[in-house]
Amino acid sequence: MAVQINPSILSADFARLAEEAKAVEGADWLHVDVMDNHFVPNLTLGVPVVESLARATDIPLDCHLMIEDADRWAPQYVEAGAGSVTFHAEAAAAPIRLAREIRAKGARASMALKPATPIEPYEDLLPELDMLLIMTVEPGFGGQAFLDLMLPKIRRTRELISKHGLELWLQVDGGVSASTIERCAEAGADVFVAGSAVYGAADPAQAVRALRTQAETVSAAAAWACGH
Ligand SMILES: O=C(CO)[C@H](O)[C@H](O)COP(=O)(O)O
Ligand SMILES: [Fe+2]
Repeated sequence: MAVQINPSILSADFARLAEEAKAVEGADWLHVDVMDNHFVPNLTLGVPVVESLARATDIPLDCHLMIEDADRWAPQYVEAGAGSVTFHAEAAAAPIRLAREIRAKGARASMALKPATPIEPYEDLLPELDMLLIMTVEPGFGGQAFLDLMLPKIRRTRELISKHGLELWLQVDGGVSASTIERCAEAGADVFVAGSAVYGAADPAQAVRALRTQAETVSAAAAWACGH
């Protein structure tokens, strides 16, 4: 289980996005939070900005769509250049059809769950996905406190992934920092989004390296404990 660190540009300077992407060299993906002021009470950016950002950086884009009518919009983010597109389970009318469409267009398909949405109803859908995102804050804003009560859901999701022998990545997003990343890794997450913990640091690239070291140490210890 390789650890991946995805800085969220929600905490970056939106007038200098190309430079902000350069500031996190070494990151696995750039996490792009798309908000429509309907699914969440905040408004960020859309397809044209993703198109420009995809041209401006070599880091692949991990687009987290916090928007209504995901079925209509998500494929357009693949066309805009996103390498991974995450729609919310709560916002998709036909999640299986949508995941297949995202994959068919050439991106990784991912589905997100808000804190109060359980994983269990989606167990049979997991093989259709490349990544599952468990929100560890209520979506909408950066800089919120990590919800510890999401740790059992992360654990249960990791068990389901193992039970079905899937390659699915398990992402956590919201309040991930030096003081919470180890708990997430220990629970079974392998992809970590961090906004304020990276862009609020004096040296964002160093913050990415430090978070990676912390998560790798925990996941190596967990693998050793499991005997593989
Ligand atoms: O999806 C999000 C909010 O809805 C952001 O990706 C997330 O909040 C990152 O910011 P931080 O690490 O500061 O919590
Ligand atoms: Fe996000």
